[in-house]
Amino acid sequence: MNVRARKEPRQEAEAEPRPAPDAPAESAAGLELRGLVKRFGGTEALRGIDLVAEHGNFVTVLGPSGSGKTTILRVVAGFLAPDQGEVLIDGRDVTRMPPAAREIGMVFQNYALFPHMTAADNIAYGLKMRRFPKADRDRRVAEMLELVGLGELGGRLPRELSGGQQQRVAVARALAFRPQLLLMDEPLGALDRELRMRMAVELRRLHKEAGATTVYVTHDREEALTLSDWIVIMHDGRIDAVGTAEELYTRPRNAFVASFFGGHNVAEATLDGLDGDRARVGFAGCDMEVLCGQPLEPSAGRVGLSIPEEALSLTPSGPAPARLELHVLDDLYLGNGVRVTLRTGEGVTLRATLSRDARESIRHGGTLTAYLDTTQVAAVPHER
Ligand SMILES: Nc1ncnc2c1ncn2[C@@H]1O[C@H](COP(=O)(O)OP(=O)(O)OP(=O)(O)O)[C@@H](O)[C@H]1O
Repeated sequence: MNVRARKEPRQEAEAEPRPAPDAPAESAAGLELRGLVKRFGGTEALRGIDLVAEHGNFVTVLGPSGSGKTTILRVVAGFLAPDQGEVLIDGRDVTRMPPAAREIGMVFQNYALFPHMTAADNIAYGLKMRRFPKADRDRRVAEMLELVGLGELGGRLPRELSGGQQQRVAVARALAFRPQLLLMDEPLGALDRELRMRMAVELRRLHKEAGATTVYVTHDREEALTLSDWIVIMHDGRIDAVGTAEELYTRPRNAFVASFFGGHNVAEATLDGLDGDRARVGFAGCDMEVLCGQPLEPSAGRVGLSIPEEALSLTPSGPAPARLELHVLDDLYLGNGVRVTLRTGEGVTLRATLSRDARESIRHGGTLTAYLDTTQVAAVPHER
């Protein structure tokens, strides 16, 4: 599959153009992967990865365990040689270069700080290796400590810092020599949820200030939503989809993206006709018109419907709500809403989160009239 992340990043990033004194020629992408294949014995970890990320973009690679996310980063970093394909950084073919020559900043979950060195010495390490004069080094370290909000703590050892502070030192260390490309592999994985979200917001700010093309691996959807200009969805060694968070959520191109990324229901429906990028479908005794997640085969007969949980409600919403009679299989009161499992007359199961006043109308084992906001539904290829 040929995937290009070439469109403009989201508005927020556009509003604050990044200073990029040593930005490459306009034409060179920050990172380009061409036909990457990597096998481990009989396992094909990467099955042909094509990706173009513009200079300065923040690209998140999201996918289930074993889908090939870390392998991509290790190939880009130079720790693994691909069996086929090329890696280009700012237009430079680095496929056969050793890791150190690629000038990449890295923050990996297990890429720990040097325990016997202070935060400042950890940050200075890469600068020393690159023979920066001491005065420059000191200035750069002070700038980096400031940037990550640890101005006063440069003299502490890693064990005297909290997990979040250590992670910030790791990011400062990776950014200190001003790499054009920054790779991060689950850098927040070891932190608790609240700190992870705070750090994600901070990483986004740091990225804007530093301006390096960034590839960020995670399996956490919320992290991806907070951080990314672009999200790449990996599935079984392939790129399944590339898009902004909003595109992938509102218009998933297939059932995997709908359920893995969106957390949506995916139900089978009949395809009655196509009109441009819209499909007429029959579902649960209703005819409705919905958006297509990708061009569909007119002769397909059946399609999958991506139905976000919030598209179902007890009162009609949207310009063309569909009225569904559903059986209540179970319900779970969550405080601010009720999570229900419902079933259509044809036996299709749907999950929905209804407002808390829905409690009145829910009778376990009974039926319920719900309305589907069809503008939130997308048709995807049917998968058996
Ligand atoms: N050194 C290796 N030797 C053999 N198989 C490997 C090796 N490294 C990775 N694999 C296999 O390649 C596939 C992709 O692994 P990879 O680590 O890239 O997945 P991932 O998406 O990063 O998963 P996770 O989220 O669990 O870290 C998996 O099937 C894995 O078992």
